[in-house]
Amino acid sequence: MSSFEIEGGRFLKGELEPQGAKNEALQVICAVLLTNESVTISNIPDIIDVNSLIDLLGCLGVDIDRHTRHECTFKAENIDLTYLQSADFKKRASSLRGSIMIMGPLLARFGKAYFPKPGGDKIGRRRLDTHFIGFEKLGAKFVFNPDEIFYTVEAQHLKGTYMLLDEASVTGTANIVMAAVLTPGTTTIYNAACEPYVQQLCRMLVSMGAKINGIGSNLLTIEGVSELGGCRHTILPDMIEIGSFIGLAAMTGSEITIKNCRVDQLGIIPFAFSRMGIQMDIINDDIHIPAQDHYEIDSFIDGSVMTIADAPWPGLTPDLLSVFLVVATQAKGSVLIHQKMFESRLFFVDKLIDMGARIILCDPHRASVNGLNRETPLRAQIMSSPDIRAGVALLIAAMSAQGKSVIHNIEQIDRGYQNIDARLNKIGANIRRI
Ligand SMILES: CC(=O)N[C@H]1[C@@H](OP(=O)(O)OP(=O)(O)OC[C@H]2O[C@@H](n3ccc(=O)[nH]c3=O)[C@H](O)[C@@H]2O)O[C@H](CO)[C@@H](O)[C@@H]1O
Ligand SMILES: C=C(OP(=O)(O)O)C(=O)O
Repeated sequence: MSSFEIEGGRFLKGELEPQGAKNEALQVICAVLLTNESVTISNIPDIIDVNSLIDLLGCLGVDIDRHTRHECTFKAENIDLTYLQSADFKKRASSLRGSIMIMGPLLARFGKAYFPKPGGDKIGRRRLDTHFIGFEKLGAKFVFNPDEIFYTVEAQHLKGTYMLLDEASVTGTANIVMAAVLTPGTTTIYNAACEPYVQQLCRMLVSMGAKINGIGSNLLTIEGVSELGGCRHTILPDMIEIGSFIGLAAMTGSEITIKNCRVDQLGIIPFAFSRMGIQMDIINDDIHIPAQDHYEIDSFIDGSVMTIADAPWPGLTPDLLSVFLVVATQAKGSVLIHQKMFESRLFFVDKLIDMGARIILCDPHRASVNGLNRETPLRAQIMSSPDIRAGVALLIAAMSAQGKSVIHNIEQIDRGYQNIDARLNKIGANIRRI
């Protein structure tokens, strides 16, 4: 287990280039299984989860040519389906969540797919019903082995159909779309998730020859085709990393320019930060956050306390709420952070309370924050990262605090943030990996 030692209270100044989006990478890399032709993907983030998925595909027989850490050509010509029954597969696949999305492509192309309980953040119940109900609607037989927690889907023939998803699941939608593109007939998916990750996946599939209408909406119509070809695809900048950097700049009173953000793809994220009182200038495609002594949380028009809550896209992504929460601790004013989707993602506030933040955890989903308006800095602490986004929120808190903090279990942060210590040290941070 590695740790970060952070000397807080430093002013950062400079430019940060966001990495490619983790959650898009996991989708589009799984999609290479849909064709026996070459697929080249660029702007791949060099992070634990993505590297684990690439290694998993290699074990499955995909030919992988990693030209650089950020660009890779995949050729899924000789897939070894027997590997899916091996202990090694179970170990690798259960180390991350995104690998669940190999199921849709395998089902569509080979008529069968297997999967153990997926990994990922321990942030509350993370059900997979949407994925499997979708596969069943397409005609697959689903078997669950509760002793081993092992999922099987098999089908002689799939057939396009109408389905209304029970929830707009991001990875569920991606999995069903990937199965449907090679399924004969028309598949209509209503209540589909439409996060930029899903939109990007759909655009990539279209460039491989898939027929998909409604991209960007919650109603996708897919005409199955008999085969898909190769393509080149570039992953968008990671909107969660961009949001984390905005929060970091505000919390540490630093001046940071985040380069090449694809602002047109950030949805409501910049507006949500501006409601926290954070000043930002969008210059071409860069976001400049000037040094600001204070930021004051807006209230609603009727004067009532601001709520920042998550919702399926185009609502605010749940993956940024931990960052909003930490940013609120040094703002002027009050905010209710309402994490609707996950029930165990706010418990890390105990650590912020130990640091001197004024937070009341009302229940597992809601935290009320009274900002300190920088009158008292947070105190340095020794803590441990419970999940990827809480981890980065604690890193931001430690960078703003007086003194030396230590964060243990930083593998959680490395899961989704590429070389974060070196990149932040370059603009003035003092983070040591120990
Ligand atoms: C690898 C990957 O891409 N992971 C992301 C993906 O996870 P993942 O695809 O696993 O998450 P889902 O979209 O399936 O669901 C997330 C949670 O939200 C709940 N839910 C979902 C939709 C809805 O309309 N109502 C509702 O309550 C679900 O019950 C679940 O608890 O999407 C999540 C939601 O954006 C993100 O936090 C994860 O970072
Ligand atoms: C919850 C997240 O990731 P995962 O779904 O991979 O656990 C996240 O990226 O915030």
